[in-house]
Amino acid sequence: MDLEHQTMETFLRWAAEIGISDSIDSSRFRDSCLGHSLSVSDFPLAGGRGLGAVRELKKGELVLKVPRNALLTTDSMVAKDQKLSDAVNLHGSLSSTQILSVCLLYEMSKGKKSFWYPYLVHIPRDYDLLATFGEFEKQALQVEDAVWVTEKAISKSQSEWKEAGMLMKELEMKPKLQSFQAWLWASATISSRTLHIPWDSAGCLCPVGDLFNYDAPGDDSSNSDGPESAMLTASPQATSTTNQECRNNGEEAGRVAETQSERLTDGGFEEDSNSYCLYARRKYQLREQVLLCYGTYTNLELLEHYGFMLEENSNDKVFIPLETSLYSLASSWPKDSLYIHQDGKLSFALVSTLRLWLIPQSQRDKSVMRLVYAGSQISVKNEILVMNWMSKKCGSVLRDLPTSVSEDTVILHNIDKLQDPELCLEQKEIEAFGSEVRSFLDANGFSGKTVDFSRKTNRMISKWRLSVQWRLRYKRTLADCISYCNEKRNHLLSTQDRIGDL
Ligand SMILES: C[S@@+](CC[C@H](N)C(=O)[O-])C[C@H]1O[C@@H](n2cnc3c(N)ncnc32)[C@H](O)[C@@H]1O
Repeated sequence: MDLEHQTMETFLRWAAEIGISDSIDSSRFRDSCLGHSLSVSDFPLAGGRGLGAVRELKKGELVLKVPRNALLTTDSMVAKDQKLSDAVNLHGSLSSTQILSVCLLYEMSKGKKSFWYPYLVHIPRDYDLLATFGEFEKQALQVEDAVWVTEKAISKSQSEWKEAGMLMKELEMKPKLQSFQAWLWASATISSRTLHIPWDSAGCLCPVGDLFNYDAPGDDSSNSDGPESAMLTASPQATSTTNQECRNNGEEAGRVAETQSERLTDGGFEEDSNSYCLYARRKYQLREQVLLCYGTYTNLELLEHYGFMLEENSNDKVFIPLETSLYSLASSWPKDSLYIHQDGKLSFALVSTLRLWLIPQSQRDKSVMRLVYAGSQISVKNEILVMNWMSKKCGSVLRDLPTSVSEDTVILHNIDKLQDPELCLEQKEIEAFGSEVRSFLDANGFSGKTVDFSRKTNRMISKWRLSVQWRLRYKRTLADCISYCNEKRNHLLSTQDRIGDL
């Protein structure tokens, strides 16, 4: 048995001892907290390490219960350590997330002496969140908005780290744990692994509960097995599944309503049992991966907060730069509602604004405005203009980006070859991959040298891959938008001709 496997067994035994269980009757299982409903498995194509069903699970079934004393929160860490408590109390100006990051690093510094040691050793050592991207990976995103979001994430991490510096110093933590690298690790752990709790906006780290991988909210009705309302009454205190959902304040009302119903299906902290309770959000077959909905995220948001993205993400939104006069005309809709869906269709607000923008001002009377706000076409002529304009716009955005869809597809393929340990490529072969690969080698000091595939290099390659994957998905959406608009325009032209023939 390898070391990883052994420590995982120790972790699951420790979890059972402190009352974590995937069974209603937790006293029955002493050797592991799992085995009745779930088991830890590897899902290489959907999040890596995760939790699989060990039997058929019904929608709404309780699959994991984690008592409050097992949760890693600022309160629970501070309660076990007077020095930490005294120091934290002197830094009320720090945000709750900054405090939780310091507490987590402080807890790490205790090593085996920490109550949560069996859990802490299983937290990943590396993350791919945008804040951890280097200059090369950031530029590889290509799209200005995405580069800007990455810059913002990096500078936010830096300033939060500097602000927390004094507290870490007072706690006399080892220099390594006070470093920016350690801070990035702690804040990425919190961003990607915490669950929402009602008493601390920073959330909690939930041993075993943080092994669930992500499923985007969607239509699960096909897998429905039992009334959803049963869930709503079973967990009345379940206000939110993950802490990250709280970031989505101010989103469209429909989206919030949708997310709320998802939250209630997944679970939350329940006062009655003083535990975090997680429920199957749909029916699962034996060995299927059991997933949790962390919230409604675009691919860029998933990258920013979790360090991964989904090829198929019905919540993805593609933003393109639009004319200033269009934005001012769209004042009744927020700027972030003007986007393209992943399948290439225009958002309601975008198509409505374009309809209005492309009609002469003198014709924008009450009846036209009524049609626009109802989401209806103003006229065939106007609709053809909208589709033509959008198709041309997407075409020009695509042309202005440094690489095309087909070039990115090749680059992605080459990165996969680079990452394949079986291939053992020679330097010359690697350089033949193309200019972006050569730039990557240059940027990382490998030009002319043998590439050493150390952990650090592999991490950089993974982040670079994510950037290419993200921009490729972005470009594919624009290409789909062009097809959608052209098709719609051609259809309208043909109906116009037919009307003309009559
Ligand atoms: C709460 S953890 C889930 C467990 C995690 N796989 C582990 O090994 O600890 C969240 C992280 O898992 C990964 N992840 C979750 N869902 C994923 C998915 N659908 N595709 C790819 N990665 C995913 C991401 O790295 C994310 O930051």
